[in-house]
Amino acid sequence: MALDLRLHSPAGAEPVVYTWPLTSGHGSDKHDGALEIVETIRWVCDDLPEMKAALEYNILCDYDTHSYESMRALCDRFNRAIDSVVALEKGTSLPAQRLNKYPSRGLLKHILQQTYNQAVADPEKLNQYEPFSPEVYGETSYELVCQMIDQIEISADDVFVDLGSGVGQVVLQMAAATPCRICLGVEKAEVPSKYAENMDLHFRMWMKWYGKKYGEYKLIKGDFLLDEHREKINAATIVFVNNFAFGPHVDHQLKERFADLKDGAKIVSSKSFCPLNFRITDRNLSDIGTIMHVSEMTPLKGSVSWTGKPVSYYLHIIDRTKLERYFQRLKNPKLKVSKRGSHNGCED
Ligand SMILES: CC(=O)NCCCCNc1ncnc2c1ncn2[C@@H]1O[C@H](CN(CCCNC(=O)Nc2ccc(C(C)(C)C)cc2)C(C)C)[C@@H](O)[C@H]1O
Repeated sequence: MALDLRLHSPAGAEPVVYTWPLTSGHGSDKHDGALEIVETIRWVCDDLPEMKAALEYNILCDYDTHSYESMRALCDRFNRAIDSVVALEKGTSLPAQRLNKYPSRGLLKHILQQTYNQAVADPEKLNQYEPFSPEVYGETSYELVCQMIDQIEISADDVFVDLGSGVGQVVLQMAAATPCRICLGVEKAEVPSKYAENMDLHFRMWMKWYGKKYGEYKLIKGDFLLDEHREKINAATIVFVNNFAFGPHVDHQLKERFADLKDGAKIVSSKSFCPLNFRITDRNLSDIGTIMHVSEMTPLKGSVSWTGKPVSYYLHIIDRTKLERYFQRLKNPKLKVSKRGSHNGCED
C-alpha cells in the first residue's frame, strides 16, 4: 500500500490522509505537501493551547520534510496529542465552546491555501496573468479583502455577491470571515468553474476537520449579465466586482443592474462606476451617479499593483435621497439661493 501520512482532526472529524511522496502537482517547493502538513500542525497547536502540554516537547523543531520516517513520526506524535486532548474534552462542555467559531485570519488564509493546493491540480489552466490570479491569492487579494471587511460594516442581514468569482476564493473568505446571511459567486468560464466545484468540496472538508464555522455560500456557474442572475444582484447588499479590466459594454450593463439595488447597498470595485466629483445636473439625471455616493478607499499600505503604482478601490453606496434632494432644491427656489449662497457648500 502507498505510504500514507494521516492527521487526526482536532474536531473529531475524519482524519485527513496525505500520500507520500507529497510534492503536489505544483512542483515548486512552496506548495510542497510536507510543508503544508507542518503548517497545519502549527496552526492547530496555535488554535489549541492545551496541545502544548499534550506534546512531549515542541515537535515542530526537528523534522525533515524529505524523509517519510521523520514526517511519519511527526504526524504520529501530533495524532497522539490530538487524541488525548479530544478524549480529555469528551464529557466536558469544552467541545461546544471551542468548536464552531470562525477561524482566525491567519488560519483562514492557510485553509484557503491548502484548499487551493488540493482543488486546483493544474493552475497553468487558469489564465494566470489576471491582476488577482488565483495562484497568488494569498499574497495579494487575501489581505485586500481583509481590509475591505474592516472598512465596511457587515451584518447578518447582508447578502454578498462576487461578480466574476473565478475559483471562488473571495466568496469562501467572506463566508468564513463575515456574518453575511449568504455569499454568492458567479463565474462564467469552464475551467475556473470546474475548479470552484472542487474548492467547494475541499473547503467544507477542511472547515469540518478544523471544527470552524462559516456562513452559507454558493459558487454558481454562469454569466452574471444573464437575466437569470438579475435577482441575485438585486438582492445583494454588498457587491464586489474586480472590474478593472472590464470593457464599456460590461460596465454599462452592470450600472443598469446596480440601478435596482436597495438604498444602502454597497459596491466595492477596482474601477469606479462614476466620477468621484460627480454632481447632479439637468444633463446627467439618468447617470448612476445620481443615486450613489462614491469614495476612494485607502489602498493597502505597501500594496502596489504590478505596475508599481499604489492601487485604489472604490466604495459606492446606493442612496436615492441624493436625487430627491436635487428635486427638492429645484421645487424650492429659496433652498437654491441658500445652496448658491451657502458657505458650507453642502454635500451633493
Ligand atoms: C451578456 C454578455 O455580454 N456577456 C459577456 C460577459 C459579461 C461578463 N460576465 C461575466 N460573468 C461571469 N464571470 C465573469 C464575467 N466576466 C468575467 N468573469 C470572470 O471573472 C473572473 C476574474 N475575476 C477575478 C476572480 C476572483 N475574484 C476576485 O478577485 N474578486 C474580487 C472582487 C473585488 C475585489 C476588490 C474588493 C478589491 C475590488 C477583489 C477581488 C475578476 C477579475 C472579474 C474570471 O474567471 C472571468 O472568467
